Amino acid sequence: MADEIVNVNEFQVLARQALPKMYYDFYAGGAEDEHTLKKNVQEFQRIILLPRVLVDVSSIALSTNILGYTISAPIMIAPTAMHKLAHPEGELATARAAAACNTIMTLSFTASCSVEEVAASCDAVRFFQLYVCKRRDIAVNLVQRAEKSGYKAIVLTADTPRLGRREADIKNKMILPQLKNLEGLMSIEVFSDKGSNIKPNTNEIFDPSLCWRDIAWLKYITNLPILIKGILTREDAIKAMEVGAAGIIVSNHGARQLDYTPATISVLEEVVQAVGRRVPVLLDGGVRRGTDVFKALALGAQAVLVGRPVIYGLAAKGEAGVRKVMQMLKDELELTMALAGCPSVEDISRGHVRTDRDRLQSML
Ligand SMILES: Cc1cc2nc3c(=O)[nH]c(=O)nc-3n(C[C@H](O)[C@H](O)[C@H](O)COP(=O)(O)O)c2cc1C
Ligand SMILES: CCCCCCC(=O)C(=O)O
Repeated sequence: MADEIVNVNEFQVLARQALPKMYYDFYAGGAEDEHTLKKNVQEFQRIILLPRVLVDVSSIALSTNILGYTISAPIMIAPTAMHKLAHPEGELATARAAAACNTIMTLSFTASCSVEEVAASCDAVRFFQLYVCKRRDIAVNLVQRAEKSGYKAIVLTADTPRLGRREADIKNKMILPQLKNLEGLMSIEVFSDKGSNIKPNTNEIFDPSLCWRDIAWLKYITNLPILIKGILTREDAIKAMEVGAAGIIVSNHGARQLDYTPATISVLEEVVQAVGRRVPVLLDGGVRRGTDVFKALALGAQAVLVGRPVIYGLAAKGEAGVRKVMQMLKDELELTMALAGCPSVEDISRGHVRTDRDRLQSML
């Protein structure tokens, strides 16, 4: 590949070259047939842009506000596990890049650096992603530590009562190391000869009984706003608001949980309509281009989060790679806005995109 990296997808190629196959497959893979994994990207490509001309775009304002925090562009970092498998500096490098880009990083429960280490490494606005374990004291411990370390929100992942079936990890006998955030609280089994340890540990540790009424408990143990991640339907969006979620993340976990769920961009509008601007709706899954960010905003998302692109940047070039990934998406969004006639993110409207549903409706 030529020296100049010109888009986010090229980082995936570099990451594949840089990483042992087992780790690359862990990061890149999805569940079962990987149908949803492909759809997450393809459904963005089916949406057409409808630019407006003769708009003054001599200056473009990308910045936006999420739960009261101003960020430089509506592109945030999704929680993803184990960054030290991608780069020795792990989440510390990712967090520094988030700070340099003035965006929000969501630290994963299954990070390879602790909430405290990441908090000490940079002044980025940070959210903490929580899996609720059968041992509820672990959530109490982690949420309190996140609050004390200055994290600004809890992102509750709701789509993982069990682990999705990721066949590459099974074949590769992928082993996850100990979870840094659980040091002194609980250790995971690191089997070496019984196949991958991811599924047995997840199913042993995570609480499959977690349900809507537990949000009241979570709100009782923290003063931080709670965003619910993993919403794909209007019904669940309404329930999330009823239980007092401060925000919703439309997500299918990067297609790693239930295969044949819809591409996130294809259900975004349904969720946005159900929410009706009462709380912010964010989206992740398949965002690889500034045009994708634009499309998500046009369909009502307040911002997007990116998962794999960040890991690929980290694996290829450490902190600088993550910065470059975020900068490329930002630059592409800026150009898209200029060419579409949108001087600010508030100017991006439903009228700037045409979806399959619009095409069908126009034929009726
Ligand atoms: C390697 C990997 C690890 C992930 N780990 C977590 C996690 O620990 N917690 C979580 O809520 N989501 C996790 N996710 C899902 C992401 O937060 C996000 O929903 C997804 O990556 C978005 O799709 P994208 O990778 O196409 O951007 C993970 C995704 C990947 C690819
Ligand atoms: C007990 C370890 C579970 C790791 C799951 C991380 C994750 O959400 C993902 O890989 O996706």
